[in-house]
Amino acid sequence: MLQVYLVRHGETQWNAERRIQGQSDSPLTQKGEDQAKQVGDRVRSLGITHIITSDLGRTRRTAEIIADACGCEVIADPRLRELNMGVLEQRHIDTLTAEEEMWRRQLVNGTPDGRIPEGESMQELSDRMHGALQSCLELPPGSRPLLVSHGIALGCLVSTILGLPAYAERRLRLRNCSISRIDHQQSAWLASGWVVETAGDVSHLDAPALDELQR
Ligand SMILES: O=C(O)[C@@H](CO)OP(=O)(O)O
Repeated sequence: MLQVYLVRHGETQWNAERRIQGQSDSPLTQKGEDQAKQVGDRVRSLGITHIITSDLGRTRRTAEIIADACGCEVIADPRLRELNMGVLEQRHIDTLTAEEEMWRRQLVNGTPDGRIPEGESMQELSDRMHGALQSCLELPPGSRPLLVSHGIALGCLVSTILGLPAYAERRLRLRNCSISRIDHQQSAWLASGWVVETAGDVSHLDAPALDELQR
């Protein structure tokens, strides 16, 4: 059985300011750096063999801090990036116009091929996230990878493994530096293939960032 750990990056400046990041970037806050260290403390004894991260700055920084604790190299995979949110990136979520909010809602409501102008559809996000996950099956036997990615991207991955539509990610709270685990297995009892062991665990964080008002 292959166990894959999934970690959302630490809190960033724009997360705290409620600004849309997507494939734009902002640095980790001090709290975000502390959260990443707490992930490192939690996973250092789990035998992680590979840390594979989205190539955006906030995930790379989180991955480096975790890698220090685990003694692994960091491998970048752009397929683990956040959903491309096109022209709405860098905007404050509370200041969208009615038309902009409608673009955002097309994603939230699962409109087929819904996307923000110049952005990506949930299907495109799902396809590349599953591509990155399938690559883990090609690692040497006994590997235990940890993937560092983003809120919508990881929510989409977990939702679709469960057989839900990609936009069901909106019903899954994956806080900064939460840990999820998925396993690839052959089983007569559970479905064969990917199964979800746990999602959104924050028990290792002394002060989880961003409450339900923010995410
Ligand atoms: O892009 C963003 O603003 C958020 C959305 O959840 O993603 P993340 O902070 O996980 O990169």
